[in-house]
Amino acid sequence: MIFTETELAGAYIIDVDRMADERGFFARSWCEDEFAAHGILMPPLQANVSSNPRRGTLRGMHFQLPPHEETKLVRCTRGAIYDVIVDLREESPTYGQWLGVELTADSFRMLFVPGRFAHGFLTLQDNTDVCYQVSAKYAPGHERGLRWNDPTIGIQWPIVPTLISDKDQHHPDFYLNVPVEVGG
Ligand SMILES: Cc1cn([C@H]2C[C@H](O)[C@@H](COP(=O)(O)OP(=O)(O)O[C@H]3O[C@@H](C)C(=O)[C@@H](O)[C@H]3O)O2)c(=O)[nH]c1=O
Repeated sequence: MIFTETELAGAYIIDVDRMADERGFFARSWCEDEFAAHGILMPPLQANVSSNPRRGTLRGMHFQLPPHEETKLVRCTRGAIYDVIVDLREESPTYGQWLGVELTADSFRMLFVPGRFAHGFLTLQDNTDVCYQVSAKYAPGHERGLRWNDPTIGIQWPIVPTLISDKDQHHPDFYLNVPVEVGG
């Protein structure tokens, strides 16, 4: 795998290293040792699939409070998304900053999301599927959200979102949401 660290430290764009032949190619999409070599030690505990019939569907921005914070390894397996993360680590020099990456099924590109980041995506095509593995169990009482259009964060979405859950429309303002408390 080819790891490219982003301007948000600990978040990586990961491309597969293709071993091609007449059949196509083989590549690893996750490897404990390669991730450990980049200081990523949290193994996946859950894998999720998200199917989105409509272009313009936005899911996010989600995170779980410590000690249930999750790392995520995100790939688009059909269609295309604009995948976005926000650094919620108060001690980080990039606290409150966001990053967006286009992930498409054709590119096989992935985004690694560290713990204590909010994550969300916007579908750029109809019939878009997203698969992601997660390092912590779903902990509903520790779920929190950051509003997709929070003016303090100022995420620039490439197209206008047209389908968002009621929950995701009503996340509190960033300054009310953080600092991230430590949950039990
Ligand atoms: C995330 C999750 C949801 N659910 C349930 C709760 C609810 O009934 C239904 C749909 O949940 P949501 O509306 O939260 O689904 P969704 O908006 O797709 O949530 C996901 O969004 C992306 C951006 C992420 O990063 C994920 O971690 C996750 O938060 O599925 C589980 O049972 N297990 C899970 O792990």
